[in-house]
Amino acid sequence: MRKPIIVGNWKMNKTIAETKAFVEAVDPAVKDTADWGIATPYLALQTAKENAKNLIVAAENCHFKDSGAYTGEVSVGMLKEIGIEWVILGHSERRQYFGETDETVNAKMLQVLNNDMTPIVCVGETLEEYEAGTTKEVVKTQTVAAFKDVCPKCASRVVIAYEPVWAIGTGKTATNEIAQDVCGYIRSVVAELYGQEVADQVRIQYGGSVKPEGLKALLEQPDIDGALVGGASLVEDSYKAMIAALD
Ligand SMILES: O=C[C@H](O)COP(=O)(O)O
Repeated sequence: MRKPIIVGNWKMNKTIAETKAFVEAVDPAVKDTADWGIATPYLALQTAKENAKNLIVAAENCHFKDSGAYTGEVSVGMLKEIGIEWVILGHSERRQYFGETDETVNAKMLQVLNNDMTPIVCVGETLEEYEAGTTKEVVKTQTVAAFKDVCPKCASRVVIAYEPVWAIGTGKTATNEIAQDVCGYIRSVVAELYGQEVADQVRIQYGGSVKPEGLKALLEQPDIDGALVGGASLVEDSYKAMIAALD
């Protein structure tokens, strides 16, 4: 039985003070119905971590090297120093605006896993790819590339987030049937790589305009184990409504 995992991806939102207020308001409401988390900008991570007793606190990115001349980057060692154990990797916004590639996502996967941290690795097709009917081809290529050289033991603790790019921040949600179809396919890709036992342990999230009212039905899909939530995770009442939805 896979425990659901719902993580709010805050993207470039909230100051340190806003983060503290959010965690103080939401953390006490967290229930054991799922693993609940937030991914915050780097600056707010320490504050979030210090104030969260129940929420997972994740970074939104990291670098794949231990240290060095990489201006503007943050290493996993720096994240671990403040107690961060989770990192989102390969979000479509990083791929689209910051030159993230399947190769750098894979290098970051290896770096995160080798440092006993847990990646939430994002895959998903663009609108053009969706309309061209190449969704499964795209997510397979991204998934296979992300898991290159990842050992089976490490693979089983990876969280995969399927986020169709056309559904992110657009209000257009993939239907539960589409989301299930693609998440089931991603699980079959993991099974091809590592066997069914590992595939059955990997948790797969859906992301893209998820709202509290749709969360329960989404999680009833057999291969959807959680959600990566943008906009709806930023407002305290909306985050609490997601928690209440799974009560
Ligand atoms: O990582 C989260 C996603 O990009 C979804 O964002 P959204 O819920 O605002 O569509």
